[in-house]
Amino acid sequence: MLPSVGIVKTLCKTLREFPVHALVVDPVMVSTSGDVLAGPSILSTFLEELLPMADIITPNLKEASALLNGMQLETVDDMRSAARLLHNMGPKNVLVKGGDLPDSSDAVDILYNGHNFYELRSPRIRTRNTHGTGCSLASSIAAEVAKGYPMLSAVKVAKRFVETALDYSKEIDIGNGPQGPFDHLLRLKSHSQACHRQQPFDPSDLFLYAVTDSRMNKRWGRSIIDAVKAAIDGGATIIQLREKDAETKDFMESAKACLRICRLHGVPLLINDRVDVAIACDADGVHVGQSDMPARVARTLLGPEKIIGVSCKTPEQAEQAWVDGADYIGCGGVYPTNTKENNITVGLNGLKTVCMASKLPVVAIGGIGVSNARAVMEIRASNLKGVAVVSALFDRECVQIETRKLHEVLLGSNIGST
Ligand SMILES: Cc1ncc(COP(=O)(O)OP(=O)(O)O)c(N)n1
Ligand SMILES: Cc1nc(C(=O)O)sc1CCOP(=O)(O)O
Ligand SMILES: [Mg+2]
Repeated sequence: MLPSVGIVKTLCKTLREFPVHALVVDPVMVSTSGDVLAGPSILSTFLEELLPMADIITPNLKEASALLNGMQLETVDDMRSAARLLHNMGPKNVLVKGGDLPDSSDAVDILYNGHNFYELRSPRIRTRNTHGTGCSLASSIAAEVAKGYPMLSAVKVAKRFVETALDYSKEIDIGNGPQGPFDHLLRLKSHSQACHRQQPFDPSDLFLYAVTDSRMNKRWGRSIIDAVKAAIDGGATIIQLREKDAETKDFMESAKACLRICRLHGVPLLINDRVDVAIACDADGVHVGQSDMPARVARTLLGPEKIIGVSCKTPEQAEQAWVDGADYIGCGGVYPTNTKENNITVGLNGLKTVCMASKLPVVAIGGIGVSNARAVMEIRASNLKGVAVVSALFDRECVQIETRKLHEVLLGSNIGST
């Protein structure tokens, strides 16, 4: 809250003299009632001097509009345009917060770093206890960056913290104003449900699901660690180590190394089939098929806070996965694939049938790549949250480029946004 030109100028002068590790700017320009708190002279000083120094700015829709001379922001595409325009003003990253996006069942934020757009979705939490969410998000981002995490990871962790705190606080009944407070200290309270599940499974993580394959990595002469790093750099939002032939000890070493990379970027790491390896490495979860350890057994071994995915080809399998306490299902093969032998192809109709029956978020898998991913998106099932791919990323010369191409195709779609 910078109430005068003098204060903005003093702040900028001091920041130039004493540079900081990172500068997070939450542009509090507009009150919740919509009153513009910063007059035109402060606004211009803010834009000219402070914004270019920021590592990230975190405007909500009203603030972004105020910074962009009253630009109308009513859709996710408007948010993307605003983020790009604000980025042109100098900040390294722009997070346009869509908590007030009209007609959206999700709370959608757009992060733009000058190269990629990241659409960060989370279920909207119906509560009046939202006072201070913006400041808390910005402070949490600053804390994560101070700990050395990259910006994308910092923003994802901060968003989940605020989301968890909002959910925990929604029953608090304090004060008579339009907004109530929320409880930042939930993690310190033993009775809080949020303590048991550090970070709730975020279905939007299924957006671009990279599944590794050691044979392909060998073919292209790359380590699994390099493969995972490249996939994340290209925009993969979740990683699964599917190493059918690996010796357990080697698998564990690879998993631990990949987990360090994934944790740095806030990307969940799941282990295919091997619940023992997942436990031993404290991975974020497992993916099991119909002939692997049943999800309900995996759940008892892994506990409530780990992610469990189940391969499902039929509505009955999807129902059972929900009963067993899984977090998501993988449905395929949507198209024929050479990666998984003797795999049944369910096609788009089979995928749609399973999505309609599933109470869980769904990720499509099997023969998917940039050429046909759009057709998958067009089934528009609201619980279809992404695509899982193997050869489209890893049986290629450059994993990062292929991942980025697929990421662009998916960003241009409505997958998970219906
Ligand atoms: C997301 C996702 N969906 C399906 C699979 C298939 O798992 P896999 O172990 O290769 O085969 P089944 O056990 O399901 O028969 C996956 N790995 N990831
Ligand atoms: C691992 C896997 N599971 C499938 C299923 O149908 O459950 S299809 C598949 C292989 C996917 O590899 P690609 O992206 O190279 O086609
Ligand atoms: Mg399996």
